[in-house]
Amino acid sequence: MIDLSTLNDRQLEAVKWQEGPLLVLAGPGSGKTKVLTSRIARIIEESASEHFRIIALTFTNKAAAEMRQRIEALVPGSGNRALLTTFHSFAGDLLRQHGHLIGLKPDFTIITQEGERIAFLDEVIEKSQFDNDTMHLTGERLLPLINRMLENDVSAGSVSRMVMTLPENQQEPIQAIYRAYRAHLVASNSLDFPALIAESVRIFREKPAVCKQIRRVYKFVCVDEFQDTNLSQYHLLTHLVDQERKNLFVVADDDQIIYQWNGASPERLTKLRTDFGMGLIQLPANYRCPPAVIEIANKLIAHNSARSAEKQNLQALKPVSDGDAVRVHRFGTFDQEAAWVAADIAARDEKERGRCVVLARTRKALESALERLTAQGVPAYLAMRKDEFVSAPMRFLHAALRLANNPQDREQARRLSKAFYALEGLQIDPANVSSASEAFDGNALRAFAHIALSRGEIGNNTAAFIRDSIPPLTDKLEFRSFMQATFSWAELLQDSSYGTDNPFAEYVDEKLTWSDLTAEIEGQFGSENVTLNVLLQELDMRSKAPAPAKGSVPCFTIHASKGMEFGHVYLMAMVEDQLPSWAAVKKGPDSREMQEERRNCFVAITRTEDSLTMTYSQRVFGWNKEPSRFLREMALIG
Ligand SMILES: Nc1ncnc2c1ncn2[C@@H]1O[C@H](COP(=O)(O)OP(=O)(O)OP(=O)(O)O)[C@@H](O)[C@H]1O
Repeated sequence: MIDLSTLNDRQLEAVKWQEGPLLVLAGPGSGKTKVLTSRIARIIEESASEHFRIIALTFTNKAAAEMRQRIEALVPGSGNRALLTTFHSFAGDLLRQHGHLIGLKPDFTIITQEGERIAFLDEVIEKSQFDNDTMHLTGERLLPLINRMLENDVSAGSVSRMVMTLPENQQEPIQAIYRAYRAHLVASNSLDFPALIAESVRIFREKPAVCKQIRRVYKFVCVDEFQDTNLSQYHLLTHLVDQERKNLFVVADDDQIIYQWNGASPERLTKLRTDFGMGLIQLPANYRCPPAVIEIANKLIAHNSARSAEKQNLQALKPVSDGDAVRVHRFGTFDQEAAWVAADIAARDEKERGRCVVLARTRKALESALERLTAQGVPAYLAMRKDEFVSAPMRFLHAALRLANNPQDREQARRLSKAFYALEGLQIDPANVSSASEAFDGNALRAFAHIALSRGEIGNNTAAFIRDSIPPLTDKLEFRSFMQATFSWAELLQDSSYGTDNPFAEYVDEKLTWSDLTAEIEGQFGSENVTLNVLLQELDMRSKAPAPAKGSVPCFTIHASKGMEFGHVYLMAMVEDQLPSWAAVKKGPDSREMQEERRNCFVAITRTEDSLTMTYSQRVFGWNKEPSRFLREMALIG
């Protein structure tokens, strides 16, 4: 039996919720994720003889992996009863199975890089039939609008409100570009992140049998961090839920919406409640933060008008601790501020240093903090997404697998040749690979292997690797043994000495990241279900950034810190034009943008477990700045 004795009464009520729609509306640190995972574990345990499944959707792979771990710890071996996944991963899976209904093949590729998406859109614009000489429409200019249309579930056939606000002569061309962009993606068997969701919704909408089948499998639907959903994700969700049973369990906090720019909106929660007639449980008790932090968090967020009317204040459960739980420091310049923060962190003992985080609204502020921390000898890192591997062995491996999966992909043939040159010093022209592939049933990887071997200029180890490892990959898609063979080959090559252009730079970290990511993907799908398609598409959805060194101090934007907790929070650059942002200040004190900035501040300060330090300066990046209005709203300055 799972132990529910540590839950408070409200949490218990939510965990015991059986059928019908429920919204758990609660603030940070109130145990929302704990409630969600405990409820899923309880249902699985109590229905051991049944076969229905539960689906829980969230936004990041990290959050999905954490849910999986928590449920596995509560009900070991229950993996096949619950699908704990992200919206994007779920959409990927759906499209692999049913994409053929709209013309997609299961081995579609995912375009992850902004530059590639812009180039793709430029191609669409160029092929369009209208006169662009006067409008000067470019991929770069249009991509944000195309994103918004995809996020707002604008169907290709309808005319969007978003286009109606544009100059009249641009409305039809842009609508046509949107239609062509979606069609061109599908025709070239590729998708980008927003299109993954948009095309899934399209399948649900146009193919009710698919919708029915999915609803039959998943009797219970759950969502974590619902407040982040955009309209397309919301429509995906509504299609998943059986409209009679309405078994939808949602946890959310409208005070933590910080993705408005990505299509999230305070109104969506209101719509959810009316669309589904949700029951409501609030969890005001906060287990994470010191009472002094809860006091200022309540003061701050009370200035926002776009909140659920009945939202209860946070209540601190932690006892008042010794020492200052909240500190505010003012400096002359931002350089001095960064130096002080670095020195304050450096002065802590090693254990406490490992519990610190530096937060700021912008990367620029974090870069200064990182520089200072490094100068003080404190190991620190900036969190950033890495879309592709950069070391030559990993680039070779990734391109070879992609090419095996999609044997006529010229871009992968180009990448493979480039990585091979960096490793072996042999130049193979990708154009030759393409033309030679005709003799190999159009398979560019076989052609590549043939050219490399026939040139006779490669080392024995490389020749053996190509001869023994590429045929099983091209002929039988044996990608697991190919991965191991590539690592062994790379290790043999690594004995040579390199100059400044070391093709192995970052290899050790990247190999580790590769293993971690493949293990995570196998954990999510079950290793027997991980085909080459699944592996490649799931890799595309994940960051390839290395795991940080143990004990090093994270320097995070507020967005990157969401859902996390830290012993000591340092929130820097608390000045106007930073937090709140310049754009929000320009929009005015009651604007949606200003309310979002206030929520950013709210999210930042409520990451705190023990102490919160906020800093600001008179001069930031060469400009005189006023202290953040939020400091005043929290009654921390006069
Ligand atoms: N009943 C409880 N007893 C003791 N600790 C609890 C209880 N419920 C939650 N906690 C603790 O409170 C902290 C926050 O819980 P959790 O991560 O589930 O919060 P959350 O509401 O999802 O937070 P956020 O909105 O900030 O992501 C965790 O450290 C968790 O262990």
